[in-house]
Amino acid sequence: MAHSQIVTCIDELEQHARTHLPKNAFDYYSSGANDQRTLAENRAAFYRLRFLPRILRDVSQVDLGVSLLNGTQTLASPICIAPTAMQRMAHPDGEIATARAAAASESLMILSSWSTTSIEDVAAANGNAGARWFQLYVYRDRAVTAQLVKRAEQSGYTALVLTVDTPILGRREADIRNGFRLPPHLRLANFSETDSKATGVSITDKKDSGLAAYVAAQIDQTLTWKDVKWLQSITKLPIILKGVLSPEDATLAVDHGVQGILVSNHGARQLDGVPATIEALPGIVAAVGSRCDVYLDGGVRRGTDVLMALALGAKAVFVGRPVLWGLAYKGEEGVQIALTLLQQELKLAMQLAGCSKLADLTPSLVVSASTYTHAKL
Ligand SMILES: Cc1cc2nc3c(=O)[nH]c(=O)nc-3n(C[C@H](O)[C@H](O)[C@H](O)COP(=O)(O)O)c2cc1C
Ligand SMILES: CCCCC(=O)C(=O)O
Repeated sequence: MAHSQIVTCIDELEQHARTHLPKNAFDYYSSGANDQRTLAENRAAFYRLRFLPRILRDVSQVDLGVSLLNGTQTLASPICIAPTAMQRMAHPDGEIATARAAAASESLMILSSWSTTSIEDVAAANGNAGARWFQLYVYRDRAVTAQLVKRAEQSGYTALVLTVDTPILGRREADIRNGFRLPPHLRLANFSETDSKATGVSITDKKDSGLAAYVAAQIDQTLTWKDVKWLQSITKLPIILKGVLSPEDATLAVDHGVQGILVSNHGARQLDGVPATIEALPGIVAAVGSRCDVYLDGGVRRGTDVLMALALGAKAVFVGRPVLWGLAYKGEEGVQIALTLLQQELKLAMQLAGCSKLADLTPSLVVSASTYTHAKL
């Protein structure tokens, strides 16, 4: 795809990234775990659903506006940016470009703990108009963890997204083959050299996958529900648990007073064989009811995917790789292209489905394809 050409869908951005990014980076961004069964399922499960559109409803005006976390976070659209590590491998501007594009698109950005730009610099790029949450990995060293929380609070991040599906890194075989490590000109910008070397393993060390070794050394595998309480004791920010797939855990999350649940399988990069997130969503929505927000990420590549997730009860959806592909295409402008494409596709899908606002979306808009395959004619 030439730079002057019009980008018509997210998959085109991915194709561009595949042919333009260094293999080490593209493989890291695109991979799932093991046989990548869940990676395929995250897309395939959307394909197994069908819309039952309603007709003869006035769809001349469409409002994509949404408010999250009990009305404390209002957004122009429910399409938001999932945290992805090390964005400067995709474009020299990395997280700065993402933060600017998010603000320009009135979207919400979650910044990864593992950004290649600091918490403070991303906040400055996102600006007063921007909406930003901070994704937290809990380090064995709780002083390091508490410091991240404090810096996020001081820099105007309005929620903490605690990732709970990564006590250890999933098995990503391309990274093992490539001996993946962060290119030497980049660093995990939120940590000092001393922090990241504290246990003798750095992400740039020459191991099979530098990343897996670093996670094993640094991330706290003892994490339990009591640590959610610990986090609540050191911050007043709302907490969203990211990586929930079981309805039982969703209930526990609500019982522990979290304000949001992000139904996620980490872009199929952790435990291979877990369900697609769109399959896991209804059970979690049923367990949680209106007691806290439920969001979804994983395999969202089309406005129609967004519409399905919202109809099945997600308040907002997050995209990971589409933002990386946008970055790789044209930095800030590329991320805006990705977000705008999804927003326009969502608006169009809503009009064609007979919906003019998000409150019109109900589960009756979506049915399983098997309803038709097995129908007695
Ligand atoms: C390259 C890459 C890096 C990621 N880094 C993080 C991270 O640092 N923290 C985190 O909580 N999730 C991380 N994730 C998971 C995403 O937040 C999100 O769950 C996932 O990408 C959504 O699926 P999608 O890429 O199909 O949209 C990462 C995902 C990818 C692809
Ligand atoms: C602790 C893992 C950080 C990066 C990440 O989440 C991923 O590569 O999926």
